[in-house]
Amino acid sequence: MADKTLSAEERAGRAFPVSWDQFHRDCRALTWRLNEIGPFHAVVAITRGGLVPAAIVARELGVRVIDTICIASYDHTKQGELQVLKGISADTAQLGGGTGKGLLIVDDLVDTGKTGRMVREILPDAHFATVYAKPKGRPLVDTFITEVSQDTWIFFPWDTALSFAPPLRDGAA
Ligand SMILES: O=P(O)(O)OC[C@H]1O[C@H](OP(=O)(O)OP(=O)(O)O)[C@H](O)[C@@H]1O
Ligand code: HPA
Ligand SMILES: [Mg+2]
Repeated sequence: MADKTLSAEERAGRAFPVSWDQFHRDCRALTWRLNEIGPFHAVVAITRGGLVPAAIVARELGVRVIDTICIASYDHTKQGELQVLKGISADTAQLGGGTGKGLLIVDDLVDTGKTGRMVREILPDAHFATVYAKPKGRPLVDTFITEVSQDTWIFFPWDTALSFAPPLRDGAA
């Protein structure tokens, strides 16, 4: 019987730690793809995870209008009800003609796709890009760089710190 007290991360047992260098490289790779699709009037970051890739992508694409959609759902590794804390501004909405056409939505990843689905409902004609995608969320994304399995937890550099790792073999320290 499944132990419901275990977090998604503990159940998964698979960790995919991403360094700042790796994340920067992956964001640049994402931009190479997006550059073929744009130009975009504005970048919309899904906070908070989308803020870092949005800054890198906007810098590479030369886009200076950056807005946010503030959505919260995960309390560490447990997903709760989605809450839109803030929508895009009236100026950005106007740039996207009300449906998001010509806007680029950026997030760090799609997992179950719940967040992406909600954003797509708000801006159906926007282009949705993420750096990483898990299989359940993948159909919601227009452009992404790396697919990771559903049972993997991605650890982003802003959520982690360097620490001692004990040797694999007992007593080898
Ligand atoms: O596809 P889903 O299952 O909806 O999960 C993906 C979303 O979850 C994380 O955000 P979170 O809600 O944890 O907030 P944060 O970006 O502020 O960390 C991540 O940054 C995505 O936005
Ligand atoms: O794998 C993940 N890593 C970090 N945050 C997340 N939010 C949903 N899935 C993930
Ligand atoms: Mg997020």
